[in-house]
Amino acid sequence: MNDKPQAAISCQNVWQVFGPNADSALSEALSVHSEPEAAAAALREKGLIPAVQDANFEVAEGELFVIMGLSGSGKSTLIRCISHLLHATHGEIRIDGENIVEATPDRLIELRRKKLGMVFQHFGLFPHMSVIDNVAYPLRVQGVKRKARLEKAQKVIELVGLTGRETHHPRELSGGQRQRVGIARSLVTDCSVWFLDEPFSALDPLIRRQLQDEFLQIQAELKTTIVFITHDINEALKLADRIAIMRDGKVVQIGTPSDIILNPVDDYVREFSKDVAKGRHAHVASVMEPGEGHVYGADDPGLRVDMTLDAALARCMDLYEPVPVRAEDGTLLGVVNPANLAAALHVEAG
Ligand SMILES: Nc1ncnc2c1ncn2[C@@H]1O[C@H](COP(=O)(O)OP(=O)(O)OP(=O)(O)O)[C@@H](O)[C@H]1O
Repeated sequence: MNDKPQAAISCQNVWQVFGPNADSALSEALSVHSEPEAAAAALREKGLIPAVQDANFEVAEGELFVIMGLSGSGKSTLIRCISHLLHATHGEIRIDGENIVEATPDRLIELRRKKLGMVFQHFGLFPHMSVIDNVAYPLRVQGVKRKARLEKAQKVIELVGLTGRETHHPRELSGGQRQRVGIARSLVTDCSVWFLDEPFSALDPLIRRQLQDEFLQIQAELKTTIVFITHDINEALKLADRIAIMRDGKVVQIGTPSDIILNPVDDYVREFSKDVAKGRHAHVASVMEPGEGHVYGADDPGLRVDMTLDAALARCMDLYEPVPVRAEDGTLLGVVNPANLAAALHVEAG
């Protein structure tokens, strides 16, 4: 029996091709070329755009999965396929086990209303409606009675920090506040999967950081499965459980923030993190090896797996022996060799 928990989202061999007769052109390319790369090249030669090329990945329940890549790499197209705003040219997309590529139009409407939440960079807030009516709108579409929908809207308004602005209209709000209204509106239906396409990119850096922090708090409370697009590596590293990096329609690497910055698969991925303070984002888990390490007495540097590399390096700067990493209850989890720690951070050891 397979006891692996079912993924919240699963994409298998997903392609999205733009251009005339995309379906038949893709079928033909796939029948001739076994390598997706070669099939994509054949499509490009014919003037078609393989905006998503053979995407394969799963997102676990409650995971915050970030998609990153340069402009035009296919991020929005991929998220639009998963949320079925676009019907993928090829492949299987499952949400909680249900193949949405085969869903009927009625079922898709139901999924969008009840299960899938979406936030895009420019929210289409209704200018003539107050904040609370904007937030409650998706419940009105679902036919929820006015009293119940206003009660629910009030709760999410509190969650996103807009209490006191319920009767304001969008034109009376700042960009950050409008963004919060959009977030509240997408949360009001208790969606189980939440799609966000560059929700904070139009905001100034200070407000953006504040909204990122609040967003992480909301996620900790609601534990919704999230697919989040950004082209900002620092935003990705701050928010993600895992990051998928896209280039020219292809998912080139999927990994934890530590994986992406410490073990980039190629120069394209390396380029994203070249100016990132690696020690602030990568954790001890990424340089830990099995072993028992030296037993330190009262001087035990006390490394923990979730400590950043900067913090770990500060603790064992002068040590030459492998340092044990322990769980909270003292159980030995592995060791970190200070030389490897220094190498991960590109600093001279000793
Ligand atoms: N409806 C469409 N018709 C034709 N080509 C499209 C369409 N939508 C997207 N494309 C093309 O698909 C490719 C991927 O675009 P997409 O918008 O998914 O990229 P992106 O990574 O989200 O970019 P950005 O960060 O600029 O939003 C681009 O070459 C784009 O021109």
